[in-house]
Amino acid sequence: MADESQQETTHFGFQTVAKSEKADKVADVFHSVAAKYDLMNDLMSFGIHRVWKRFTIDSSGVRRGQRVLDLAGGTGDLTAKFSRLVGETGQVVLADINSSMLKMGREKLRNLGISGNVSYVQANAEALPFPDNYFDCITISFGLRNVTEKEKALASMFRVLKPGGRLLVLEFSKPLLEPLSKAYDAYSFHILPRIGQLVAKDAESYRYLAESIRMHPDQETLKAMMNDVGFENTTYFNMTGGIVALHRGFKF
Ligand SMILES: C[S@@+](CC[C@H](N)C(=O)[O-])C[C@H]1O[C@@H](n2cnc3c(N)ncnc32)[C@H](O)[C@@H]1O
Repeated sequence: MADESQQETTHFGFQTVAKSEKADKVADVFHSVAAKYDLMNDLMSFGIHRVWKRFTIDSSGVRRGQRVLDLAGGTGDLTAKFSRLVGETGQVVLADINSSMLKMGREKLRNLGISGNVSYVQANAEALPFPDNYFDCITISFGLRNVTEKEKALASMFRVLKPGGRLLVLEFSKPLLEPLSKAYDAYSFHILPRIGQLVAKDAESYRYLAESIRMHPDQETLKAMMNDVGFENTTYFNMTGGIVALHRGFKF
């Protein structure tokens, strides 16, 4: 008989936690940082996250009239750009598990005058509440790292993509050069939590950010995970020396 005390575990940053606990811990992080999320992104990345996101949009091949899912879309940076690309005849769904992040996203996009072709859905990437073969393109930007069952989430994305559709995963990855890796470690573990404390009054969440990046699969591992659930022609593009990578795979 299975020993019920031996629960399945996973990583929450460098901590080992029961799988059933991770989503709540991630939720606490994003409820805490939601109000300062955009400001912190600009500060922490020196604005470079805008370039990574621009490259993602340019690699998406999204055209007028298409249906796009911005999964773990948070405060909606990608949704805003896709909304303009797909036009009035297209549709963008911003889906996120976290009500605070969704609220910030909805308010920001409304203030930018973006409405009409955007809808907001609270959903877990592991069990997407959409029909099979529904979206032309799915993006998940800096979101997959936080998901407990990444394979389950990738399979769920595969299911809701149309044949011919593509998934783009923008995520922190493994720096290519050792000196860059050392400088990056020093920055992430010593400076980031201090900026988090000063600006968002929350060092812990930014410590989690640094730790979760180190625990995330590297470029080749993530590519293999995408292929395992059925994606084809999977490639990745390193940016900023591999600090970030954009993976793209197709459903045929
Ligand atoms: C770092 S933010 C990224 C937001 C936005 N995509 C961006 O690039 O700025 C990560 C987002 O993933 C969401 N998230 C975490 N786990 C999730 C899950 N299982 N399903 C859907 N969204 C999730 C969080 O709520 C948060 O809004």
